[in-house]
Amino acid sequence: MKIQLALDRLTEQECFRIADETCENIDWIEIGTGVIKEYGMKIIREMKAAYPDKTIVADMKTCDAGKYEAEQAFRAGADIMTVMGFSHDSTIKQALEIANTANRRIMIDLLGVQDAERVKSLYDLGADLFCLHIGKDMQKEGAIADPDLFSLVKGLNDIEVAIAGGISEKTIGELKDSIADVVIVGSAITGNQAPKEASSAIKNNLQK
Ligand SMILES: O=C(CO)[C@H](O)[C@H](O)COP(=O)(O)O
Repeated sequence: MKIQLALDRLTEQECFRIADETCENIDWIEIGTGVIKEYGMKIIREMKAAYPDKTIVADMKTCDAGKYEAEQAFRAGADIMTVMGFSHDSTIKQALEIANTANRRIMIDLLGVQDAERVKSLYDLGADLFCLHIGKDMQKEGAIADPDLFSLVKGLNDIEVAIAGGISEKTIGELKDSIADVVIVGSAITGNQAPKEASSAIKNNLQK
């Protein structure tokens, strides 16, 4: 199971410091949506240059203009970019086409999608990497990513599944024997005074 470090609500300097401190414990580096809004494609380019061997996920959260935004992210060096699952089918299709041509990937963010039928239709469009996601604002109301979310992708073959939303050292145990291929961890690492130790504890708990 891979660990994706989510760099959200941070300055550019903090992003690089935390990536540097945690890189031995994490597999994929996500540049968060707000960070991209602040620094643009430049930070994707710089992160890929700094970590050429890591998978760089640009959390674009694209919901329209799929072709344009996929080209933007991949040109900047992203290996994966996110597109919202509730987007119009043509947005999904265009982003997938650009990704296939560029030999990169689209992660479909299922935030706000509660219907397994919609997930099946995304799969039929060619999506093969899904992110089950409890958003930040939902977390404030007490929700947290847990194994119940996996029912949304049940029965889909040859897909990869990521899960995100308030995952921490304490909660990661319940995911370690699950169908998740990628666990996305943000605040539990980036909000910790000691990100290296936090990422190491998460990695250890996954391997226990
Ligand atoms: O996409 C995101 C927010 O929209 C975050 O990357 C994701 O929720 C993980 O962060 P955290 O562990 O802090 O919830």
